[in-house]
Amino acid sequence: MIAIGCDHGGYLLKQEIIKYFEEKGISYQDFGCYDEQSVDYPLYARKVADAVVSKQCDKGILICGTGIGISIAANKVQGIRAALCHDCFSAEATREHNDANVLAMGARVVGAGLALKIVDTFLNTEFSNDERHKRRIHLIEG
Ligand SMILES: O=C(CO)[C@H](O)[C@H](O)[C@H](O)COP(=O)(O)O
Repeated sequence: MIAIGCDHGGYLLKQEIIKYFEEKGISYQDFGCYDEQSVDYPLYARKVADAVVSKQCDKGILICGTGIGISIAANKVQGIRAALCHDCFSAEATREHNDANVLAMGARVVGAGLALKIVDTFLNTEFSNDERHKRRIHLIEG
C-alpha cells in the first residue's frame, strides 16, 4: 500500500500518479489534499509520514510545488527517510543506498511523464542490504 499526499501545488500531479496507480493496479491511500485550494504542506507530509512509520503503508509519495518543503517536513518524523528526486538515477540510488521510504517531487519542477518514471523506479528498486549502507542508515537514525 502506497501513501500519497500533496499540497495545492502538487495536487494535479498527485491525480496523475493516482491515475497511473489505478491503471497498474497499485494499491494506494490518498491523504489529500483534494483540490487546488491553498493548504499547508507540513500537514500532508505528517499524514503520509505517520502512515509509513506506523506501517499502515509500505512507502510514501509526497508532492508540493518544489518537493522541498514537503520533504523537509516529512524528514522531521523519526524513521522517515524522504528523498527529493527529479531524475531516475537519484530515485534508484536512494532506494539502493538510503532505503528511502518516502519519495518527494515538485510538480512545478518535473512534468508528469518524468514523474511517473521516477515513481516507477522508486517503487521497483530494492534496498541493496549492503552493510555499509545499513551502517550509515543506522547512524542517521541516531
Ligand atoms: O514548500 C514549497 C517550497 O519548497 C512548496 O513548493 C510549496 O508548494 C510552495 O511553497 C507553495 O507556494 P504557494 O505560493 O503558496 O503556492
